[in-house]
Formats: sequence, structure tokens, C-alpha cells
Amino acid sequence: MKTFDEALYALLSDVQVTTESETINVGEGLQRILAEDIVSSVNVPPHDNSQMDGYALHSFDLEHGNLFPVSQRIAAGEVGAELQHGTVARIFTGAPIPSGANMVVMQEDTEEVDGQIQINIKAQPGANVRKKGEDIQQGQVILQAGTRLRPQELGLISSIGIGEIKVFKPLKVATFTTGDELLEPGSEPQEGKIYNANRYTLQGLIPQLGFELIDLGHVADTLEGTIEAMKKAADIADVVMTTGGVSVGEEDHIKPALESLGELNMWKVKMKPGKPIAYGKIGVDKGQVPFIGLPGNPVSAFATFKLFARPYLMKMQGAEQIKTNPIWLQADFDWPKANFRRDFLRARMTNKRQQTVAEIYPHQGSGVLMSTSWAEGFVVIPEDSTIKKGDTVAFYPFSAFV
Ligand SMILES: Nc1nc2c(c(=O)[nH]1)N[C@H]1C(S)=C(S)[C@@H](COP(=O)(O)OP(=O)(O)OC[C@H]3O[C@@H](n4cnc5c(N)ncnc54)[C@H](O)[C@@H]3O)O[C@H]1N2
Ligand code: MOO
Repeated sequence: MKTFDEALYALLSDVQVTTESETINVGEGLQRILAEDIVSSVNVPPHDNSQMDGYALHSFDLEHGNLFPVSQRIAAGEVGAELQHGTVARIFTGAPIPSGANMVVMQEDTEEVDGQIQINIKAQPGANVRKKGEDIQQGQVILQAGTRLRPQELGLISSIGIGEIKVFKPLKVATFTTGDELLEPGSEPQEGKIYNANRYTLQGLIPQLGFELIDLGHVADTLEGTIEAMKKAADIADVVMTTGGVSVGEEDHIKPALESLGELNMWKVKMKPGKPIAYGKIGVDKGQVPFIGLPGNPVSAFATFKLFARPYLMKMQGAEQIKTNPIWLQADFDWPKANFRRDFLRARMTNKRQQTVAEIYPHQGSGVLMSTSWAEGFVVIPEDSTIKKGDTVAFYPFSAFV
């Protein structure tokens, strides 16, 4: 059985990064991944401009007097004339500094005296002037291919006047759930059956990352049914993902189905929850399609998606930054029993006497979905380790996996 780190490394080493790209409007770019570097053809700001509403003047004039006539008015969007010596220009935030001026005095530091402007501060060359190119310089690479676009990047790209960008086409991820015990929500309860939760967790997880979900629903728990669904999924998608049926029972058809259509490259990881996660390839006419079999236990499916499927898919989608960093917190719990598998406990951050501590959900079973809803992230307990209250633990917020 591989350790968590070995398994993640093996999985990420096997990724074939997508090459298919498309051109879209910047406004549609949220969560998409750049397929090109973005180079600025302009300076931002394009000209020296005022940081305040006030008066533009030359510091030399202010060294020799403090009462000046107003010779012009420059609003944002306008271009002023050259400033006459011994005068000030009325200026507004964002308006270009006229040539001949080298500072701006904000209006609160001035008074009107007999139709002229009295300046109540000392000369300060450069004061309240935003310099041309201080944000971005012409020719600068502002973002590199592989960057995942957040709202601030959409603004940044727009700030250099680019309206269309080349991004990778969203991966198509086909999913189905397995298990004869499953009922669809909205139907009447039945003896011996439970409701399908994983299908709907995946309906959130996959689009949340910007991928295209092809939901094939629920598949009858037979080897033939599983093979048929797997083949269909591989024909229409870039990645196939399932939950359930990866354990050792004779009712677990995922592995034999995968082996009959392609290959099983990895199975079982020393982690809890999520041990029986499976990875392999499905062979279809167009080539080999990666397959990720998440375990059926709902917490295990959620955790293995966040910890394995997400980085795999993000890398495949062309993202350069897929690593998540922990927050180091004090444990507000004891974990007295060491486990040879790495534990991913569902945890929350709480403030106690000006210290942020990690609290864990009292019931950590792989079927206890309440733990994932209560929690804000995972606390990681390393293999063969125990934890005492007050020890430092690594906390990975769920939000870091979005
Ligand atoms: N003899 C062994 N049995 C099990 C082992 C083992 O090593 N030896 N591993 C256990 C672990 S750990 C896990 S995790 C589970 C995973 O098993 P499967 O992936 O084969 O999942 P199923 O057996 O299909 O289901 C497990 C559990 O989860 C429920 N389930 C499944 N799908 C859904 C769904 N879509 N929505 C809600 N709940 C679902 C299912 O009813 C079962 O209770 O295997 C252990 N067994
Ligand atoms: O690996 Mo399983 O997820 O412990 O129940």
C-alpha cells in the first residue's frame, strides 16, 4: 500500500496536461486557466496622474509664495495644457498631471482667499502624484500561462486593455455512482436502502472547480452494467470518476471493470478516510482516458476528491499552482490512538483566548457526512502519531482546495 505522499506523487506524475484551448471574453474567465502569457502593451497608469482632488502646481513656485491664481481645470479623462508659472491647476483624482507641475496639494490643505488659492503646506516634489507605469510597465509579463483566473486577475487583465484571452478548454468529467442500496433523493424511503449522497457532492465539487460535469447518474451494480457505463463515460469525457465499488467484496465491480477495459495503475493508499481509492486508464478508440475511483463512503469520497482528484484535475487542466499550504494551529483535542494510515480529521478553527485552535468533529467515521458539513478543513495526523492538546497540527482549509 502506498503512503499518501507516494500516491499523490505517482498520480501527479501520470497526468497528461490538456492542450486544447479556446478564446473567450475576459469577463467569462473566472476559474479558467490561461493558455498564454499575458504581456502588457501599455503602461498602467498611462500617464502621471493625481491621487487626490486638489491643485496641481510646481514645488518651485510653492517655495516662493503660497497664494496662486487658478489657470485651468482638469477633470479625469481630460488632458490639461502646460501649467503657467506662478499658477495652480484645479485637478481631480485620476486626472493627468499637466506638464510644468510636479505635485498635487489636496484641497483640504488649501483655502480660497480673494478668488485665489492659498496653499497651507510646504513644497514636496512628487506629492500625491501617481507615476506613469507604477503599476504595470509596457512589455511586462503580468500573468503567465498556467495561472488560474480569480476575480482580481480578470480586473488586472482588463486594466491593460485586453478584452479576449486564450484559456484551456474545461475538462469534461463524467461521473456515475454505484451500489444497489442507493435511492435517489426525493423518492420514498425503502427498507435496506439509503439515499445517494455522493452523486450530489460531485455535482457540487466538479463545477465548483470550473470543470464540465457529465453526470451519468446511477449504475446498476453488476459487472456488465459497470463496464458499459465506464466505456460510455470514457467515450464522451476527458476523465471518468465514480464513487463506490472499489473495496474488496464480490459486489465491488469497479476494479474488474477497469481491468477488462484498460488498466488499474494504483489501488489503496495509507490514509483514512479514503483507503481504497483506485486509479487507472480506460482504453477507448480515441486513446486512454484516466479513471479515478473514489471510495463509496461519503466522507471518503469527499476527502479523496479534495486530496487526489482535485490536484490531478487541476494539473491536467494546465494549472501551474496546485499545492495547498497548511495553517499551523494548536490542537484543541487529544488523539491518543496512533494509526498506520495518515488521518484526515474533519476540523474547524476556533478562537480561544486570542489563540486560534483546531477543534475536531466528535464522530470521525467515514460515513458521517455531518462531519464534512460541520468542518472547515482537515487536520492531518501523520502516520503512527498521537496528538496531545496544545500540540501544533497542520490544518488544510477546504477553501484552499477550491
Ligand atoms: N473487507 C473489507 N471491507 C472494507 C474495506 C476493507 O479494506 N476490507 N475497506 C473499507 C473502507 S476503508 C471503505 S472506504 C469502504 C469503501 O468501499 P467501496 O468503495 O467499495 O464502497 P461501497 O462498498 O460501495 O460503499 C461503502 C459505503 O458507502 C455507502 N455509499 C456508497 N455509495 C454511496 C453514495 N453514492 N451515497 C451515499 N452512500 C454511499 C455504502 O452504502 C456503504 O455504506 O469499504 C470498506 N470495506
Ligand atoms: O478508507 Mo475508509 O474511507 O476508512 O472508510
